[in-house]
Amino acid sequence: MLAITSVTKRYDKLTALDDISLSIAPGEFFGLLGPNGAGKTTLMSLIAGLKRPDSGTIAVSGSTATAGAVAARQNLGLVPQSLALYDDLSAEENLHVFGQLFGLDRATLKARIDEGLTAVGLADRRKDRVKTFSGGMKRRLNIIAALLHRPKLLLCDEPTVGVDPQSRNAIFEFLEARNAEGLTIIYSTHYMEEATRLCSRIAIIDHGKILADGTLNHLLGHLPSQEQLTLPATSATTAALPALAAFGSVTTTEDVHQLALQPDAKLSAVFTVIEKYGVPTSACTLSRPGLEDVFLHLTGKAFRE
Ligand SMILES: Nc1ncnc2c1ncn2[C@@H]1O[C@H](COP(=O)(O)OP(=O)(O)OP(=O)(O)O)[C@@H](O)[C@H]1O
Repeated sequence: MLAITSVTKRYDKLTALDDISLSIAPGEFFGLLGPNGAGKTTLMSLIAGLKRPDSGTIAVSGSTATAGAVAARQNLGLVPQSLALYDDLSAEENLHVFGQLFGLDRATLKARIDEGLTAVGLADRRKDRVKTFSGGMKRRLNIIAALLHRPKLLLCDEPTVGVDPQSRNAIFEFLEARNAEGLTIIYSTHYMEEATRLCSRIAIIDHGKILADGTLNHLLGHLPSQEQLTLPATSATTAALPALAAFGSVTTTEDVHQLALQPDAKLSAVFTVIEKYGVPTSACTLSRPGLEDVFLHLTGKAFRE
């Protein structure tokens, strides 16, 4: 469906994408997870053919996605990070404009507009001007606009930024349903919980490089331990670190120590050490690791949203 091979993109001296290679199969719900400035929007723009790589190639369904490659663009829909809607037109009128750009005939377009507005819960607002919509409603409209020509691949660039929880859920359910019908989705986000919920495969991107790529379980497999204890970085917990290191490996960031427990570590023994150093147990949290921990493990720094 999509093959990205050794792609590099620079803005003057800044390397926004550094030798990226990825391959995405039909039907995947692929997450591109990275902090602000990681290079997600740049990669989406290259896939959509809105920008050209400095080197490397991108092929969508076998067609090279350089600017103007019509075959590649017909196969994909883009939900850009900055909303692309006409505020003074109604929801329906906006969809007419986008549908006509793709050359859809009137009857097909009308049927798809009706279907789309119903699917995202906007049928009763179809005649209202978009300027009266919330950020989340605009985003839902943008998503159906990107699907009017029935692409096989949908690119969603951080579609829940600035979106209320109700719209966020509507967006998740809508995208999950389309993916279940066979639509391939590439979804960029800096929200770990979104990638965890939605994506069948996730690539972690930072400073223009893919650090890891796989299913959630595969990514968690990068971690040395399944359970972890987080302690605030105080003088008491810092003093306890040498003793705690017997139970696993410790990573320290500015404000916390994280102890990745060895599989055979006995919690009662760990807490005995903690109490001995006068650390209140209520200050400690025991958790199963998530993508946050994978990011910390791969980069040595916390993932700041
Ligand atoms: N047109 C541009 N000119 C110069 N630098 C740019 C341009 N667009 C992006 N950058 C820089 O390239 C890097 C990657 O930006 P990009 O927007 O692709 O990241 P992102 O992961 O989408 O981040 P965000 O979540 O903040 O949108 C950043 O350092 C950004 O400042």
